[in-house]
Amino acid sequence: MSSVKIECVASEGYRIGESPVWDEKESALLYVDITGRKVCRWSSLTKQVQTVSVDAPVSSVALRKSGGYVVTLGTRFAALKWNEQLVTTITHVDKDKPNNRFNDGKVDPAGRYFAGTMAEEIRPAVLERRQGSLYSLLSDLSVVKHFDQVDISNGLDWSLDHKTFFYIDSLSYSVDAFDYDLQTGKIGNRRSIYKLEKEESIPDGMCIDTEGKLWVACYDGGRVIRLDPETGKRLQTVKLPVDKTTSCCFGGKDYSEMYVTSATDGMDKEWLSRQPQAGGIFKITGLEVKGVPPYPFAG
Ligand SMILES: O=C(O)[C@H](O)[C@@H](O)[C@H](O)[C@H](O)CO
Ligand SMILES: [Zn+2]
Repeated sequence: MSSVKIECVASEGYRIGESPVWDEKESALLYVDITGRKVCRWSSLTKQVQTVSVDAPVSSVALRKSGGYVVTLGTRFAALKWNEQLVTTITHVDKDKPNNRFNDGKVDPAGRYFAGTMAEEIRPAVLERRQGSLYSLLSDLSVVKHFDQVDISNGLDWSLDHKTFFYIDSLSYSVDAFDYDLQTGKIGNRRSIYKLEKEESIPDGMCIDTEGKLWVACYDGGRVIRLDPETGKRLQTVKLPVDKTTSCCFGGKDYSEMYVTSATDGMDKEWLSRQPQAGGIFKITGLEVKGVPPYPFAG
């Protein structure tokens, strides 16, 4: 008998909590508050949150092989030294699009940092369309552009055999797959593997489990869903006590716990009073499936 348990581990009421990443060395969960302009680290040992404030929307964070972290900040890839609270720019993208910012990002199994952009939102899910692109930052700190015409670049992960790249452009309401060449970091042959149902609302962040199934956080859907990318079927739904679930990752002991971020931007007083844990970070146990450790950026 599975007994799924959900616990709010940090109830700071983040504006847009996003990009959860397990930092095994620190036994901690890294994540960002995009519009709150913060990079946060929740220690599973002390249950305390440390925060580094930054000068622009920060949309994703990744581990780095050479130490410290890498973040996507505004339209920049930047290095973050945690103890020094020091942020240094690595490189810029979308220089011709002053209204753009990065959104979700994740490192591929070979250490390339993939992240996409979008126009700044007027309000949640309302923005100038087709302004975004998907990029990757390579270990030599050069940038590759994979495609453009993206609305809201979001969840991404790779299949267990590294031959497929999964990707979400939120306003397509679809989870897509591409063929992936790990040697070259090139993608191709895009197709949809799952279309969201109405009550699932908007697909946002995503991660893969050790059975090769995808977990997608549903923004305004208040849930994470587990998908079989082979059959295109939904296997499981786990509902959370907040509507604006934004992203998910596995972490904790043996990557057996799932962490889910959430947002408050776009909620009015009445909505917030009904969901006092909105903007919190949630830990789900009892899923009886494990996750894949995050890959560090190779540069
Ligand atoms: O969390 C993100 O990825 C975006 O930055 C958010 O703004 C939401 O996804 C978006 O509003 C939902 O469509
Ligand atoms: Zn997102």
